[in-house]
Amino acid sequence: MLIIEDLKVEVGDTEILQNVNLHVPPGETHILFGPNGSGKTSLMMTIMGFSGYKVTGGKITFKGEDVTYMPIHERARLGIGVLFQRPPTINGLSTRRMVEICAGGKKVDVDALSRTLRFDSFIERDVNHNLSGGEIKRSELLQLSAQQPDLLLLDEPESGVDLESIALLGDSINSLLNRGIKRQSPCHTTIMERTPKSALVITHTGHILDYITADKGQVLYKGKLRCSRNAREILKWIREYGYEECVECSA
Ligand SMILES: Nc1ncnc2c1ncn2[C@@H]1O[C@H](COP(=O)(O)OP(=O)(O)OP(=O)(O)O)[C@@H](O)[C@H]1O
Repeated sequence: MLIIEDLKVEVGDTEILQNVNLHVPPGETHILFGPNGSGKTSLMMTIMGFSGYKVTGGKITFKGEDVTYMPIHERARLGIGVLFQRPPTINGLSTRRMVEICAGGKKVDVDALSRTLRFDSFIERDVNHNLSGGEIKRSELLQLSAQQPDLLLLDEPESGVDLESIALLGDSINSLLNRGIKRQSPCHTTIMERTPKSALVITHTGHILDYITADKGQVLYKGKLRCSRNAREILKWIREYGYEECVECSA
């Protein structure tokens, strides 16, 4: 699904990511850990194609296509979606309209979706205008639910969210990852076919791991991917010994 090879990225004149190699196969969810400033958000912004993140080496392949220099809207159309850590307010654009735009011409029941995410009382507000941290995350997930991307990039989905609402976000992420498609089999029985969706999730607290199934964890440290193993093991290690020890162990 997503293959990153020897990726080098600069922001301004500073090299933020160095020789990053990452493979997220179809249907897998990978967790990205790392201390503040290690480059996690920069990696996601680069995968999505935001300006200001200059690729100076390497390659990003998504669903077999080289997307390294592809514009954002084409990556979105190809099936990459992002939940931002700190999304901007967009004055003059209602969340309802934004959700419709995210659906890209597909028919969506915006009211039903927003009720599911307890966002119905905010749906006419401008995007992220006067919303709490938790409400912003629900707005982001609402947009992703309309977009239905094949690869979800989730930047700290649980940050600023109370424990009860994390369960709601977890349910929503799970339903995004496991959406089934109804197909007719040759003998006319309706069967559910799973589309292999993937995710890359940044978390500091690890709370989201109580709600989603992670296939692998990775540690990004000073712009380099260091460790790759079971996400819960990594989290336990970081909590007990800190990032430096974790990175040394993997060296
Ligand atoms: N637009 C920018 N201009 C200048 N420096 C930037 C820019 N974006 C990121 N950086 C720098 O790049 C480094 C990596 O930042 P990034 O936001 O990717 O880290 P992070 O691992 O996501 O951190 P956090 O866990 O605190 O969110 C930091 O030192 C940051 O100051």
